[in-house]
Amino acid sequence: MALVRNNSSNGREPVLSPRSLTSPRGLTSPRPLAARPTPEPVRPLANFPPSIWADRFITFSLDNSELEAYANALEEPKEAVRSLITDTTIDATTKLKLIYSVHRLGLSYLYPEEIDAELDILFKKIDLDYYEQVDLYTISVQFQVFRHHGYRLSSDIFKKFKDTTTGIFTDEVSKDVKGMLSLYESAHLRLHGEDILDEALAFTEAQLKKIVSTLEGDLARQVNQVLKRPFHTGMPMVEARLYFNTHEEDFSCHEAVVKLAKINFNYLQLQQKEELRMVSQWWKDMEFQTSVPYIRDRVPEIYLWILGLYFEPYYSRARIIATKITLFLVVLDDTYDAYATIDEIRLITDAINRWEMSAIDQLPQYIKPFFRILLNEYDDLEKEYSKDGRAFSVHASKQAFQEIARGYLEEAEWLNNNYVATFPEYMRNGLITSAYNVISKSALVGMGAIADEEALAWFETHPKILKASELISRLQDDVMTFQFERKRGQSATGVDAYIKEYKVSEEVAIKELMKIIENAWKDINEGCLKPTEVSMALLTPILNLARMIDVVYKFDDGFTFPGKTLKDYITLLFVSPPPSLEN
Ligand SMILES: CC(C)=CCC/C(C)=C/CC/C(C)=C/COP(=O)(O)OP(=O)(O)O
Ligand SMILES: [Mg+2]
Ligand SMILES: [Mg+2]
Ligand SMILES: [Mg+2]
Repeated sequence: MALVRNNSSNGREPVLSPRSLTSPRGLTSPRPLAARPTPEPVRPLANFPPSIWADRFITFSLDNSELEAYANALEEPKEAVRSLITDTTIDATTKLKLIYSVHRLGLSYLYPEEIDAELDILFKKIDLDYYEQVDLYTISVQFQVFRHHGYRLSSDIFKKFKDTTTGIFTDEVSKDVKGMLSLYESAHLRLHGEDILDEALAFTEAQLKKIVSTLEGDLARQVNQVLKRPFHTGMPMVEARLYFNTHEEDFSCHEAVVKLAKINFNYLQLQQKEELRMVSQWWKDMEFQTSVPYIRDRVPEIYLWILGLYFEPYYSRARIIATKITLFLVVLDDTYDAYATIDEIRLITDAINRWEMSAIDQLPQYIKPFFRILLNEYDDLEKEYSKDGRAFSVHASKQAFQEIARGYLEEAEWLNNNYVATFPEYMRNGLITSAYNVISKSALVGMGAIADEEALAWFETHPKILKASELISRLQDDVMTFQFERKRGQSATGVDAYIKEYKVSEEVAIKELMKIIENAWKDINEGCLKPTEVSMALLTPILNLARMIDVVYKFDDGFTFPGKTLKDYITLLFVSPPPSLEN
């Protein structure tokens, strides 16, 4: 069944030879070439599709005066919106709708204190009787605002929309499209034990799917959009742009909000295009395309992934660092999965563990440039961050990088022994190979004072929310990539391990893994409620990492085959013009 590797040619390139064919992994080709003294080993080449972007983003040229002009233009509407947020004459319902729109438009980062202060007051004043009188849409918006910002508003406020005798949502609810849409968004913020939100999610999803084809205009666009991906599991930067395009009626009454959103999009796009240019140029200068041509060449996609973690302008340096380290992970993952022999993998892992330049001598030629660049980059970071006493964050990232290399080796050893791990054994290593420990720690390096030693100590406790994000990454990737990986004779995935452990069909295994993922989302939602273990600024990248998995892997393996979702997102953010300031 699933665990038996495909030993026959799958009709593709002859070079595509599952490693388990030549057990033990790494043995030379079964057909020795007499003319060659050292025959080239059979390599598990995947023939990944090339980049769809080539050098497109390298040619961008930033006009600093333009960036500065946007920064200056932001000031006036920014202050106008601040006045609105803090205006004591605005009633609670209007205020909460305003804060909701500000958040959905990606503008909350400009007013963290003001928003918190306002919500603190409003949350204390909550009168549950009020919720008895208002409509589903209003209640759902308020529920989201409070939950987005960490306030534990009870989901009992939705009880009144259920029929007391049947226990299901009323007919009235199923006729209220806007209310259902907002309830559907709300349900994604569910916690453990919130059965009413589990039911709401199933109910609204079914109802919205049923009626979507009958809708028109913005409402049709909104429902299509939410069914594809609700705000809570989306990439914040993209969700902000989509909300701006389809929910104008929510915020057009506040001229300053419209103006601020437009300028902010223009400002951020310039900055992000410059960052993308920098990492693209670096990638080219490092000549990865020549030294490791077998990997997935995905610079814009990885930059997008990291932009998904944080888009605030002050995290520019942090994004560059985290993007480079994640690109190193792509090289490492594809080298282990789609090029190196088991003997080479052992040598590479050992060199990464030793972390000294002299270890380069033991490496195969093709990976030497990578090893040199890896050590040099970390060296530079260490120097840069030693100055302000922050080298500890670089060390943590490095240690996590070494740990993932050992995790990848473990997978390779399992494959070499034709061994499928038990499910707990798989998950222990799987949380490491999820890459989210390395990425989240690397994300801290450039974040500045907020990512202090105390924050790092918290990360080192392997908190529940980080585990949940890693689990979502590991299992959602497995569910969407196992078939392709299995065909290529790669190491067994969580799907294989689950099948072996529980002796179930592939279909059941996938369903069960999806349930485990759903539960992990509830852990994440719990972890973002006040009082949080560490500041929300540190939790947000962890939450956003989970969101990015949904973005990349909800429908298919969007990373290996980036021509759909990721292409659309990259086009929207870095190719299409941002909203015009003219009208
Ligand atoms: C595991 C995962 C989703 C990580 C996300 C973080 C990230 C961008 C890691 C870099 C390597 C990578 C793109 C792995 C996903 O592909 P793959 O399916 O080849 O990963 P695998 O070999 O671990 O299954
Ligand atoms: Mg892989
Ligand atoms: Mg791998
Ligand atoms: Mg995979």
